[in-house]
Amino acid sequence: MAEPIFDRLALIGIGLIGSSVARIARAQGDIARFVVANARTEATLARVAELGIADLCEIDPARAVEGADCVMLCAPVGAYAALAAAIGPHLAPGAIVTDVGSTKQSVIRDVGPHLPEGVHFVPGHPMAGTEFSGPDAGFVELFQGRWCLLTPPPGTDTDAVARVQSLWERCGAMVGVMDPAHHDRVVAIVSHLPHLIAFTICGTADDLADETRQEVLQFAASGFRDFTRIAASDPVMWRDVFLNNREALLEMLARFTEDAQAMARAVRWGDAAYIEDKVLRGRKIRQALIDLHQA
Ligand SMILES: NC(=O)c1ccc[n+]([C@@H]2O[C@H](COP(=O)([O-])OP(=O)(O)OC[C@H]3O[C@@H](n4cnc5c(N)ncnc54)[C@H](O)[C@@H]3O)[C@@H](O)[C@H]2O)c1
Ligand SMILES: O=C(O)C(=O)C[C@]1(C(=O)O)C=C[C@@H](O)C=C1
Repeated sequence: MAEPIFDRLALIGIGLIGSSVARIARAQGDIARFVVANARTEATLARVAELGIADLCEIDPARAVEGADCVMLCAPVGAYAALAAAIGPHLAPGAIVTDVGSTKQSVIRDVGPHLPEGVHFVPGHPMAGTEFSGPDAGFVELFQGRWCLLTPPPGTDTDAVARVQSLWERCGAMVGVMDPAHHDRVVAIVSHLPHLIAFTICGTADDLADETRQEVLQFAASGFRDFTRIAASDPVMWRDVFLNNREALLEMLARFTEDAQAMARAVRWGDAAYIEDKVLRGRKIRQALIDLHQA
């Protein structure tokens, strides 16, 4: 077995993502010698203890990070500023602070100012997840073959970036380095807008309840069901994502709305070629994605 990358890894927040990292660290032994789990409630920590996926459960984030050479923030991004303020003074000199948040400019804005001199900051975002949350939702295969995007601020210590990269590679992920503003625009279109559309379409269907509720539930085949899977995601996580990637999300939504209006126009005026062309384009994109993941 390879030497563990870190001595002591503190996971601040231990839901789907944090508990997946904890499970992998436990199963493989090559990520950290000792794993500390922190969560907001005693109930979550009691469950983590029952699952046996951390060496120590600590309710106070400031105590959880003491002596850790790697601290990974795994809470909803709206909680980051307060968490960073709480842990900042307790971080060990030379420690690496990283995270898994779905937005990156807001994380750099909210966390960066609280980190003392000599602590390295390597923001990250694993592009993997499910609609489930909490410590029971994690699993060791979650990051296999998926991307993890790192957005280190200019001048970040290269050894710190390399160690975070190794952590994700040992979790089975492929690692890419990206500018945080670019990251936020990319995820706005491939992740945040699809979620916004899923929440909205389920809400619209629900608003039509009197006419259709029975039919929605009874006859929903995989088209609508696929939207409901995404729409079942955690409300706090997604509230925070939308509010912390506001500009990029609104930009992508505006572009989408324009394209949807063009489609509406084609439907209204019977522009069959336009409709067929757009459906064909969707099919090609789906095929390209399948080919990419099989390559
Ligand atoms: N779910 C996904 O698909 C996914 C994928 C990639 C990245 N992310 C990002 O990972 C992070 C965690 O997401 P998750 O899906 O693991 O969420 P989750 O709801 O499963 O777990 C969140 C954890 O954070 C803790 N927490 C919640 N509010 C807190 C607060 N105010 N202060 C301290 N701790 C708090 C909870 O106790 C829990 O342990 C989020 O920032 C999210 O944007 C999620
Ligand atoms: O697969 C899902 O259910 C997800 O929502 C995962 C997903 C995504 O949109 O792809 C969600 C948010 C993340 O920040 C990264 C991944």
